[in-house]
Amino acid sequence: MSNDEIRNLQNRRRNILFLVQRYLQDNGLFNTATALATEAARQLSEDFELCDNVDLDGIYLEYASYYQLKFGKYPRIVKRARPGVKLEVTQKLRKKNGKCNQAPDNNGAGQQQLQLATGENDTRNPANGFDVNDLQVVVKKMETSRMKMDVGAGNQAEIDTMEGNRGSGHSALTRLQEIQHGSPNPGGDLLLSCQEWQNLAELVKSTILKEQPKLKWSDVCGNSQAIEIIKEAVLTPLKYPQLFNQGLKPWRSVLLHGPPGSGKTLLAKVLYSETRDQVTFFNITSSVVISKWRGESEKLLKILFYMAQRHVPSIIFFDEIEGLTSKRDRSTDHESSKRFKNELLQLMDGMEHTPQTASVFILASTNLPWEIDEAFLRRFEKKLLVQLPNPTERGKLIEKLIPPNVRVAPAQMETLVKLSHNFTGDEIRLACKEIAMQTVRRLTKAQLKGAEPLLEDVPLENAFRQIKPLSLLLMDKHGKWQKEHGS
Ligand SMILES: Nc1ncnc2c1ncn2[C@@H]1O[C@H](COP(=O)(O)OP(=O)(O)OP(=O)(O)O)[C@@H](O)[C@H]1O
Repeated sequence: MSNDEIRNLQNRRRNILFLVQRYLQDNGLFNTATALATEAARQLSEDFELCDNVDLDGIYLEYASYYQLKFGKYPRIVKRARPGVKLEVTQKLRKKNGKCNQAPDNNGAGQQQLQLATGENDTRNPANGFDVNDLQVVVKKMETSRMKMDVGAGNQAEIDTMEGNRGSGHSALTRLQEIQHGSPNPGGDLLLSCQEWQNLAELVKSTILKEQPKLKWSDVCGNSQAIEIIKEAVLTPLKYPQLFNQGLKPWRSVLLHGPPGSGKTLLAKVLYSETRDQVTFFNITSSVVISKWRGESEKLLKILFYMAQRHVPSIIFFDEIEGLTSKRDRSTDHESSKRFKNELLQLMDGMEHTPQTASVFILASTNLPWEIDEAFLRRFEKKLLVQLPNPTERGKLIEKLIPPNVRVAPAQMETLVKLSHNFTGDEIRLACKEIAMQTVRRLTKAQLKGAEPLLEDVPLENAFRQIKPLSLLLMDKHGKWQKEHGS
């Protein structure tokens, strides 16, 4: 072995020990962590500490998702011990400690129970300050988790027995399967086998839209290009999967940009409404994924992408994505923000490996595309400017939004269309709402007086004149950005 190889090996050992020590601490196995620190004092030197952005759970999850992507199944990490192996391990441990005695266990399973004794009731080994009760706890925990992982092979009954759940039919794992699928999952799921991940999975699950809006593509005024691309990404693969059988992949990710109120969220809502029977829709805002807890935001992201893959075909909608993907700055970016962004980049890259037809589609919206880091921009296959409505589209929207009992003469409509030049869809909605409110006021007044309401002279034009379109300057900026970066 060369010196370099020896150094690499030593580094690897040291790193693994640090990871294990942190894992033990994070899981409340403090005595065992201390014992490890004592026993491996040379490797776990106090001059070093584990970096913030890494932990055993994360590594495990990453390995499992990599394996799943590569081989289409999760890795098998532990297997049922062969008869006698457990005894062998016990004897080795006993030999090493030199102070063990053996007693048959009393649970009727006929297995050897590890029992170390340094005195009548004293289980502490004075040689290394190691509380053997901890070891027993660890062994028991390992047994439980081994059996949990084997559940895919049909060992649910055994787990129920171990957890004292027989008859309840509701183990932690079953619960998790329900979280993910709404019904038991015969494949089991070892990735989410600890409570922490389950809690995060619950949070991610709460972002799945369940409402039943009745929006249609025709409710979106204009923006036919954006609609076409979104349909191509989500609906075409569902309708014509054969088109994507020979290596052609549908659009994976689209970024919508435009001034506030131009209809970006509306497009996402319509997409949800038009596909909700076939597709799972994760509605993500920064407040959901940004967590003040160390490392939790990245874990949430992992779970989000993981669950999106489990629910394919699925859509992840990132509203106001600039809040999550702002330009990276080595000097000012907080460590956790760097980690978060790197994680998101990696997860977006990982989507490339999913199968062609049943895939995860990412839709994102932003008012401030120029604030998004280039690395993220590159990962969006399509960057589309959500346009302001043209005169014909404005006319249609006004007609749709003005209360039906208000009559608008053709000449008046022409004036309203002119007045709404440079309005966003939302500004047109606001002007029409003003008209609707005035109508309501007149109707209630007339009712109080017992007179006929006078709706002919509702000041339609005033309602439009009151609105000062905010998008004028912004639209210019978006237009320029689209020319430089759009696709
Ligand atoms: N193109 C449009 N067609 C029909 N209605 C529209 C359109 N654009 C906007 N609206 C109306 O304006 C409302 C607000 O629009 P929406 O929330 O989609 O804008 P946005 O671009 O997502 O804004 P923000 O960036 O501030 O979130 C919509 O619910 C809809 O009533």
